[in-house]
Amino acid sequence: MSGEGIPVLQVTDLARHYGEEAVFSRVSLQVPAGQFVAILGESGVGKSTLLNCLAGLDHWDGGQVRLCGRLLDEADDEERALIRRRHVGFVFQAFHVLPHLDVAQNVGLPLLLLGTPEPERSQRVQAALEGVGLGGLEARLPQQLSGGQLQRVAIARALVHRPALLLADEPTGNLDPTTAARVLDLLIAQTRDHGAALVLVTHSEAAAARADRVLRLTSEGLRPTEG
Ligand SMILES: Nc1ncnc2c1ncn2[C@@H]1O[C@H](COP(=O)(O)OP(=O)(O)OP(=O)(O)O)[C@@H](O)[C@H]1O
Repeated sequence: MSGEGIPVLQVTDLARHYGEEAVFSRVSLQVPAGQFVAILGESGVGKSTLLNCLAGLDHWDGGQVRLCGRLLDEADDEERALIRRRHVGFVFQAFHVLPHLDVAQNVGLPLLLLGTPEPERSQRVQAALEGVGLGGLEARLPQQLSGGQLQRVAIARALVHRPALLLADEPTGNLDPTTAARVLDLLIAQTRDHGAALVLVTHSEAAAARADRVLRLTSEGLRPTEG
């Protein structure tokens, strides 16, 4: 992934408090198209909260978030949802695959929400599933899949609508080490193939070492790591 191109994400002086207490403040970040940024940080420092803010899923009380040129601060909830649907994919630690939908329906959800017509929708779902090595499992229900397969469904779903930005919150945290390494490889390769920027929150130094840029979140903001 390169660092070239227009920023897909511009965060300026972001701050988030619970009551009087700051979770984080002075968080600034600029991510160009296609760049892979890893964010490390102590447990409880606010990494998940930050990622949710970047997606417009959580709110903040200072600073700005600009996604693909659109200032989220000026958008109401409905506009934020539209911007998110179009430009962002999200992979969570706990998979968040919908249990009553089969694999193809789960992966097709972002396209359904964007109004992508058939047969394009099915074709793109098929391509996304083949990209993550799950061709042939379209009709399976989530309960019939392993943890690694569930996360591959989530990766396919996060990229099927070709978002400019993929946000991943400890995506291999619920997997055994071997499966985690495979899923991380796949996540990075698929993100690169789609030309998306990737912001990965992780506790894994090994995962972070794969990134173009590694930052550490502290209560003082985001800083480049040493070395
Ligand atoms: N509703 C709430 N009220 C008060 N504090 C909260 C609330 N929700 C979260 N917090 C606090 O916000 C902080 C940030 O939580 P967050 O889950 O973003 O951290 P994290 O860095 O992702 O942690 P981990 O690495 O353990 O997943 C934590 O200290 C948490 O206790």
